[in-house]
Amino acid sequence: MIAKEIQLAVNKGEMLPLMEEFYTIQGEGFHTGTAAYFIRIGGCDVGCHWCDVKESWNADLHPPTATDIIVENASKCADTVVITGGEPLTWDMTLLTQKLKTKNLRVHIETSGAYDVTGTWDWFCLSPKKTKLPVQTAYDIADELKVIIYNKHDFQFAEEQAAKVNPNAILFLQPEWSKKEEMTPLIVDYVMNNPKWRVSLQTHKYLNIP
Ligand SMILES: C[S@@+](CC[C@H](N)C(=O)[O-])C[C@H]1O[C@@H](n2cnc3c(N)ncnc32)[C@H](O)[C@@H]1O
Ligand SMILES: Nc1nc2[nH]cc(C(=O)O)c2c(=O)[nH]1
Ligand code: SF4
Ligand SMILES: [Mg+2]
Repeated sequence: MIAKEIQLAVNKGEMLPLMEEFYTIQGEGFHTGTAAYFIRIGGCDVGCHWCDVKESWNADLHPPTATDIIVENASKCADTVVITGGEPLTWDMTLLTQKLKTKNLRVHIETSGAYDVTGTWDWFCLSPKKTKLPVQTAYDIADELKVIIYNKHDFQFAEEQAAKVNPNAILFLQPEWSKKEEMTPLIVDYVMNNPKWRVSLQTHKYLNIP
């Protein structure tokens, strides 16, 4: 395909800049401990200074890949797929999620919610960022709210986000990895004092798995 055709296909979500795909255990949030096939789509301009996948940010570094191929790979090993990135909602997720559903896969997303919601989701994990706040739809459909705690001011941000999310969303506080020694004890105390929240840890990093 010539560059212009590829660009058109990416715009339509027929191709997506695929960074990596791997079968692992969901390490974070509500589905922690469950097997899932992760699809990491490149491209993000939210700019979190502590982001643990900065290599994902530049979409041009990740090969545009046909959604059919992504779906084919995913359907071989898992019954749940997690779409992450990068920021997956940078792109039109309609076709990818439709095709995954035709394979009877459960389709989850990890997103900052900063862009318009496309695609249909069995589980929507919203992790809001101060630099680009979520769109209203993301608050409305979130199944879980996962706020990253980098410093003690982030508890205030977490409460502001909890006030905006729909009342059925399950609320998680997750320590930023490089600050976990300092922040985890604060999160533990906070959750005991404010039991509407739960603790989420990046358990895959403790397990040394992807
Ligand atoms: C890398 S992001 C990709 C998906 C999407 N861009 C987002 O931020 O939700 C996946 C998850 O990892 C979290 N995360 C990223 N860097 C982290 C870090 N250093 N410590 C803890 N969680 C982190 C994000 O908040 C998000 O919940
Ligand atoms: N095991 C594992 N669980 C995860 N949950 C969310 C992740 C992500 O980067 O989106 C992630 C990840 O990268 N690995
Ligand atoms: S929104 Fe997600 S991928 Fe983008 S910089 Fe923040 S944590 Fe990283
Ligand atoms: Mg990760």
